[in-house]
Amino acid sequence: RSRQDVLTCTPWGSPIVWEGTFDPEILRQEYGRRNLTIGLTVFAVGRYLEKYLEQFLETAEEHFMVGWRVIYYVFTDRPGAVPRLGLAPGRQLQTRMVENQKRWQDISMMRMHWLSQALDTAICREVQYVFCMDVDQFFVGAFGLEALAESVTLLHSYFYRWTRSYVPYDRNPRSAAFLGPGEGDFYYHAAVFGGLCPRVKNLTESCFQAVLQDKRQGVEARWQEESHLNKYFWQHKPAKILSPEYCWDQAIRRRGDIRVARLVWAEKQYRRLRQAA
Ligand SMILES: CC(=O)N[C@H]1[C@@H](OP(=O)(O)OP(=O)(O)OC[C@H]2O[C@@H](n3ccc(=O)[nH]c3=O)[C@H](O)[C@@H]2O)O[C@H](CO)[C@H](O)[C@@H]1O
Ligand SMILES: [Mn+2]
Repeated sequence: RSRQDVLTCTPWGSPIVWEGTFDPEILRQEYGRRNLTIGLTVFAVGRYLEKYLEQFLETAEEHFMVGWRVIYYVFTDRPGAVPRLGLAPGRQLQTRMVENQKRWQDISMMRMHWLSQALDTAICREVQYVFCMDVDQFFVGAFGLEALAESVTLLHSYFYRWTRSYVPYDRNPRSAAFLGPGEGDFYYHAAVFGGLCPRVKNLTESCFQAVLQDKRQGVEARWQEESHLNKYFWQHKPAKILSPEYCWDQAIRRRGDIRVARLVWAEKQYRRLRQAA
């Protein structure tokens, strides 16, 4: 089964996953023999916890890797406030304490550091594949095995049809995230990435080192860790790319190529929720 109306393969041979390009039943049989556990990390720091976490987790129970063993890793500054949900058999939730930061940009970027530390120790012992997601979104459709690969990234719903020279890569030569003319492949959205644990460990560690290098230079990348992720995946080609079905903004007018939405953006309330910048 294939699609003629969208790009389904990158120039370096990695699949781009759209509805109609995979068969869930065949995947179920393929992975059925393996002893698979999948991790899902999410950060809910400060006011993001009350606003978004419950809906994210509740809808993940309905749509994320249903029927498989899943461990949610919730990183938060207030573990006691994490909602207690009834989870399906084989699924569990762990909380990890992290410190709130003064600037929202630092919360966003520090995720790379906290992830690389956590992956090093517990997470890599417990799961084979891990997805790392923003919390300000929720599931509305199946997000399953078709998303698994050694390294996975996501096309940004706003920019997937844009000419590469116009996408918002970091253009400051002093930033480690800098991409010059002709560089970069697609514009990836940092709200969802994943893969095999050691690969994700490498990605988060590299991105955090790049953040630190920028701090020493006194600069900040245009879209914080997302800029660094775009640079990383330009240098280390992803093994699989998820179409914008996997993180769609329903505020965008209907598009013929988006046949299903699986994960969608929640309402943003930057002024109410974010720390002063
Ligand atoms: C469309 C858009 O504007 N995208 C950018 C914006 O994404 P977003 O606007 O989606 O960023 P965001 O506010 O969702 O922050 C990223 C994530 O960090 C966590 N979080 C953040 C702040 C906070 O107080 N508490 C907390 O828990 C939470 O998991 C959240 O989902 O900003 C990011 C900041 O790096 C990236 O640059 C994105 O490209
Ligand atoms: Mn977000």
